[in-house]
Amino acid sequence: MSLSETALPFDDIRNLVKSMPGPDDEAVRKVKERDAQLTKPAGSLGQLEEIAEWLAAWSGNAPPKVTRPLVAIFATAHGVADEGVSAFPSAVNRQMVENFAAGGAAINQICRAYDVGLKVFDLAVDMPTPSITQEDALDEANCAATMAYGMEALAGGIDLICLGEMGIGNTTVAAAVINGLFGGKAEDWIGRGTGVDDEGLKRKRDAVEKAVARLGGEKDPLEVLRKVGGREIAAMAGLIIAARLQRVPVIVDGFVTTAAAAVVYAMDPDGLDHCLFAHLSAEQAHAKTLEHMGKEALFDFGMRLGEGSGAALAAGIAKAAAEMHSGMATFADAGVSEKSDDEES
Ligand SMILES: O=C(O)c1ccc[n+]([C@@H]2O[C@H](COP(=O)([O-])O)[C@@H](O)[C@H]2O)c1
Ligand SMILES: Cc1cc2nc[nH]c2cc1C
Repeated sequence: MSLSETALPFDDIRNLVKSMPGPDDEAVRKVKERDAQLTKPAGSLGQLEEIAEWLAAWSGNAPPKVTRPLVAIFATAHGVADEGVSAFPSAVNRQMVENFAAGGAAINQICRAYDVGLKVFDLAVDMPTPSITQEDALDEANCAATMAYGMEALAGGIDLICLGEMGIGNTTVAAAVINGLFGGKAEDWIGRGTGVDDEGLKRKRDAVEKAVARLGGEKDPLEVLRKVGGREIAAMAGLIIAARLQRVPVIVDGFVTTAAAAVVYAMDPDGLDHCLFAHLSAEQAHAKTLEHMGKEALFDFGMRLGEGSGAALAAGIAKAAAEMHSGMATFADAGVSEKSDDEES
């Protein structure tokens, strides 16, 4: 998937979004048919049955399989982080990239526990984008190129992709993107991120207000993304689009990854049908963002870590859902008695 040299980069991305396929209805039909024969009372696996159908719908595989799941962590730095909007300094970005490589982060342990792959993409982690309160984060060519770079995470036969990110200050950037796309007030979309105090929260509100004011009412999703977003959000938005085109189901993590999803949603309200929202982040604005898009998270563990941690937990659930659907015996195979006739309604 290369960007053509003649068209404007954003036009290429708009064309990709227009060509995104719908679900594979035949695969879903096959999954429902097989599910009805498995050795369990009908409906007894609840939402896990829906997850098996969702995997089939967006991969085209019936029975669905999850053999090469991957957590892609996009790490970058934000100029706005120097404006007192995070509880941590930007130096943590590089330090955490090293921690991921050494296997010492939370995400490493979840990926090991569930046998999920992990790749970290360094998006100029030592070169922050300009502060969104002062300047556009990216120009069009850079934003489109970063989106294209995000698409590369699917290389190598990945069959389930989990979004992850690392970027001090990015809950402020995510809030600005969502505020730019969905409107409302800055304070509707901010939260405590890594744990800012009340003063820090006020600085976040001011930063988001300034950034959104700079948009001057611009509503085009890609323009909002490049002006008040950041590299990880751009890369993840590109990845969501590429995954749909390449028939790879996507698991979204928390608030920051949801900001990338919101960009795609604003381009096409059906554009997130291949995405599962893993968990409800403790970041205050996540619930409101999901509600705005009509999405519901699978679980709420009070997590607010990022780095794809909630998405990786959900990948474990998705793997189990696929294994149950494909590996369980049917009533006929196992010689288990089916529901008695006199119980049928
Ligand atoms: O995505 C979330 O739900 C989330 C909520 C709170 C914090 N984070 C992570 O914490 C960092 C951003 O927090 P902050 O306070 O620096 O804006 C970044 O590295 C994210 O991965 C992520
Ligand atoms: C230590 C630390 C780990 C993280 N992982 C994702 N975001 C993070 C932010 C901090 C501060």
